[in-house]
Amino acid sequence: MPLTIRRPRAGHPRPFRSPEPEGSTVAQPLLEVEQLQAGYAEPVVGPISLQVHPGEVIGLAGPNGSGKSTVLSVLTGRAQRFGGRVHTRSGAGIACQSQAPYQGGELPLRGDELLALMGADPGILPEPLQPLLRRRIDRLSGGQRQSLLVWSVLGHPGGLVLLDEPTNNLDARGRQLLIEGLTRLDARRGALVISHDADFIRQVCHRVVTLEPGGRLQQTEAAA
Ligand SMILES: Nc1ncnc2c1ncn2[C@@H]1O[C@H](COP(=O)(O)OP(=O)(O)OP(=O)(O)O)[C@@H](O)[C@H]1O
Repeated sequence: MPLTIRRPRAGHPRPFRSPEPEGSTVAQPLLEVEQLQAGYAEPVVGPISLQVHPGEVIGLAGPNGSGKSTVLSVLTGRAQRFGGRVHTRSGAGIACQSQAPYQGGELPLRGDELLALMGADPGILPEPLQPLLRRRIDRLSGGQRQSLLVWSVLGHPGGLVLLDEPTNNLDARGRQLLIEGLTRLDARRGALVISHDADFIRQVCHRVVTLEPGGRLQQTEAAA
């Protein structure tokens, strides 16, 4: 089946912020996925192609089971690449939030300890969430834990940010804080964001890549 790739529409509400100084060549992508086929014992997604440049937030949408998390899992080594090519910019570093969040484990950390382990500045956490820094992760509510984990990933120094359903369990305030955080993402960084929340995708993303059932790329378009 042919793939339809549409150019972004004009007038998108999220202006692209180029991190490159004037006169420089076009920025190398932080992530380049070309005709990727990926899965576990056998392929479950692809072939799909997408790019994330510095200054861009790219959405990855599609129905349950279409292979969105599998695309991210190739980058973290939890899924296999059966074909195509995945290239991350040398030295960029990857900050990844998976869909199954860290619950606290055997030796539960406090919020500030988690951020320290992630190399994240605690100041990244918006003021209303600062009290979470002094709380044990295993004693947080689902939404509080999700907020802390997502913000620890935003505070991680990696240039490529991968977020899998970051708004899960978040209330309206937590969701809005995250929208603001992603909108302010450092222009040298880029993000690939999986979400079923179409309004969130529309607000934070420059483009959205939509997988169809069965995992083929359906379309790439501006997120407005
Ligand atoms: N560890 C695994 N081993 C084998 N198959 C898997 C594994 N993880 C996922 N799958 C299968 O791969 C397919 C794609 O799953 P994936 O989690 O990537 O979809 P998704 O689009 O992220 O779905 P959702 O929206 O429900 O999170 C599904 O058929 C799923 O059953």
